[in-house]
Amino acid sequence: MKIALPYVRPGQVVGLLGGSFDPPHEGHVHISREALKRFGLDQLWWLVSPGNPLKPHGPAPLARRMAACRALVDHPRIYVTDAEAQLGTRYTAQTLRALQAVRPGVRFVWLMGADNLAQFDQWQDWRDIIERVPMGVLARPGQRISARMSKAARVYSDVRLPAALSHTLGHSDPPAWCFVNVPMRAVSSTGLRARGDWPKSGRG
Ligand SMILES: Nc1ncnc2c1ncn2[C@@H]1O[C@H](COP(=O)(O)OP(=O)(O)OP(=O)(O)O)[C@@H](O)[C@H]1O
Ligand SMILES: O=C(O)c1ccc[n+]([C@@H]2O[C@H](COP(=O)([O-])O)[C@@H](O)[C@H]2O)c1
Repeated sequence: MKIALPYVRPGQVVGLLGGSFDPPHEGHVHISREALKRFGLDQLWWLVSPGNPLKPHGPAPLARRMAACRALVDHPRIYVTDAEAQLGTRYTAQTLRALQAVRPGVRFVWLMGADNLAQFDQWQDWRDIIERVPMGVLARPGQRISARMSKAARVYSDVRLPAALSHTLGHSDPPAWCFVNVPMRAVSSTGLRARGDWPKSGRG
């Protein structure tokens, strides 16, 4: 399959930050910069989702969210991609399988905020995800305890990498995951939508 992705060499470590980005905000930029530093990533890709399978309402049109992401990101190693729309995948497990097939040898790392770890066991094939790629989890206000107590954290407690070794995550064999306590930003897309900073007109 021929799809347009950022250029990356086999052996390089690419962090994947999947999200609705409806709209993108400073919190996304902040955790991306932290993830690059803390997890020793070569690149970080924002995977702008066609739509979170667990959310009942569709987000704004993909083209609009992609444009907003591109306008916000200004970093030489952070790329914005609509890979899931190109691959025809929506569930993360499918996306990871497809990316590994089209970019063999690239070391992908799945990234997420602590709120997503808390409900990670509801994702499709969640065990396949954690067995397939290392996972980096970043602190989010109000979510640290629920993430640490989550089913995924408990079931995979023995393969949790200490934060002091976070920079080795990308070269760790899965299953492996690491929680880092980065400085936190309370911003969310929900908050921005509620403030009217991302008008509903044009939502899909
Ligand atoms: N302020 C933040 N701190 C830590 N992680 C964050 C923050 N904002 C977003 N994330 C993480 O970034 C990823 C993409 O987030 P998403 O696009 O859903 O934004 P959001 O602000 O969580 O949106 P919403 O409020 O609509 O749920 C998720 O893994 C989420 O946990
Ligand atoms: O695969 C799943 O079952 C699944 C369930 C919920 C969320 N996700 C992914 O998690 C990422 C964050 O989603 P969101 O909407 O919270 O930004 C995004 O890439 C979604 O596709 C994936």
